Amino acid sequence: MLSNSCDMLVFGGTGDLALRKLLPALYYLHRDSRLPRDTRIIALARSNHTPEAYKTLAERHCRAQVARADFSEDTWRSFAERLDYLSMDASQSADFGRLGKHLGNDQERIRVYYLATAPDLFEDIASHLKLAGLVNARARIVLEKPIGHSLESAQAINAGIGAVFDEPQVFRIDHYLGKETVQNLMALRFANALFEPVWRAGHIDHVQISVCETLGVENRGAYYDHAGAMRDMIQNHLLQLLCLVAMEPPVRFDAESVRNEKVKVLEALKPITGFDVRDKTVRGQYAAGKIGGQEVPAYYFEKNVDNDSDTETLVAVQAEIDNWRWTGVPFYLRTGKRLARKTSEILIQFKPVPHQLFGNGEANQLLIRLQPEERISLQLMAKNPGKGMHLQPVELDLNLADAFNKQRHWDAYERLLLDVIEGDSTLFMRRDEVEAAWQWIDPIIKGWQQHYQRPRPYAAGSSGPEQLQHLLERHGRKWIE
Ligand SMILES: NC(=O)C1=CN([C@@H]2O[C@H](COP(=O)(O)OP(=O)(O)OC[C@H]3O[C@@H](n4cnc5c(N)ncnc54)[C@H](OP(=O)(O)O)[C@@H]3O)[C@@H](O)[C@H]2O)C=CC1
Ligand SMILES: O=C1O[C@H](COP(=O)(O)O)[C@@H](O)[C@H](O)[C@H]1O
Repeated sequence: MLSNSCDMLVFGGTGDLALRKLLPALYYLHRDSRLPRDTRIIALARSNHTPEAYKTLAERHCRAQVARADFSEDTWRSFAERLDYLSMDASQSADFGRLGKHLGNDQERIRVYYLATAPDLFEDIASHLKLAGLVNARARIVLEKPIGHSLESAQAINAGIGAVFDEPQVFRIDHYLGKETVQNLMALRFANALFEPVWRAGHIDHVQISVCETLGVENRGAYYDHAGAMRDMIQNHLLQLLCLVAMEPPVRFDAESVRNEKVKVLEALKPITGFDVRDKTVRGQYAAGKIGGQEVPAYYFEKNVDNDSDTETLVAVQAEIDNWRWTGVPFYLRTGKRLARKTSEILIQFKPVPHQLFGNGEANQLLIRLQPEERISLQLMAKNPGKGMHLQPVELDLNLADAFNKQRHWDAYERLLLDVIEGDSTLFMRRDEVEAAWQWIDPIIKGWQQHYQRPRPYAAGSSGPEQLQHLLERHGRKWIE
């Protein structure tokens, strides 16, 4: 347990992210005695709740999110003592004076400002905090993704935040980096001598990174319809995964070394511009269909979504990295909502052996699964028992939950919130990373607009539009299913 005392201020404390993810993560950290002893958690939003009413709201959500066996009345009561709520409008400078009085004047406390609001409030909140004298060297600010909606808007936000906070005080969160298996990817690559010699263009045919969801847009239509899958998922989560697969070994496992290597990968991404978008990208939008046997509506009938929306709910991109290690190796990225199954996985497809001694080939795959279960499996060719040399793929399978005695894995937000309190930004995005990612994304979105590439419809519960398959099939490859 840390000795410092801490104020965790959650702007947007009544929102979906705060109630569904942040408070349950804080509940677990409290239960496991990982929070500094007199941590206060102060939720902030415009809604007019009393602190007691807010605690009731928070309890309902924590009960729903925390595993039944992990929720206890006693723990809840002690957690609720940390909780507080202040109604304020974060766009109004005057309200920050009130916030300052509410917090008191203890300059020794670590103040974490978690901005779980839309990004258009980020700059205002930072400058109002400064004006109210609420930023000192112990303050930290956490920014949720996506940061902006383009390179220009991200630069403006970063500049506004940078005018108030030094870069080491800024934590740009991407919750995928808090997932255990994602960190295990670094362990796999950099703690096992086996993989490094073959982790390169000479031995790898291609890489697939897939994040497929069964969920639709839920109650986030107002945000999502302006974002789409490219800004919501590819710009951040999938590019971060790509960086971890492709980066060079960092000199040390610390924030600057790891982030230096990731940014080099982003800067080496080959631009996809103009007509390239037709060959190298696929956009889709879910139509009505069935998920788990239940009828679900088309995207454009979802709440707060325009009936004529051409926002994509699915994207696939053939990315290429122009550097010594990766030239010529396609990285296929795909993500979509309302697909047949929820899976997040990374497939490394090695090249076939140079001479097929036994006739049938294939496999030679490393599969890193992040969801639904965390596992790493190596698909090898082995001989079928009996006469002859008939080969088939078999798995060397490591289920990480079993390997670590079914210990409860921390939720990504637990890990990342604790890192913020401890001031460790290794698993957070640096300013130049976010901007390099937008630099690559912007021309693709522009290409879609210029060439009027509307999203292809796909039935909810299916595996996406047929163009998704074509992206790989024309190169003699196929998506892992
Ligand atoms: N939900 C999720 O799963 C994820 C969300 N994110 C990001 O997190 C951020 C929040 O998302 P989400 O929780 O879904 O959004 P919501 O729309 O559910 O919540 C927005 C929150 O901001 C508050 N708010 C809005 N305007 C003001 C204001 N002027 N002053 C004070 N509070 C304000 C709202 O409360 P009130 O109206 O009462 O003021 C509400 O609490 C976004 O940037 C999103 O992209 C990132 C990853 C996942
Ligand atoms: O950031 C986001 O991530 C979720 C998917 O996260 P996961 O941990 O459940 O894989 C996605 O549903 C959401 O649209 C996006 O904003």
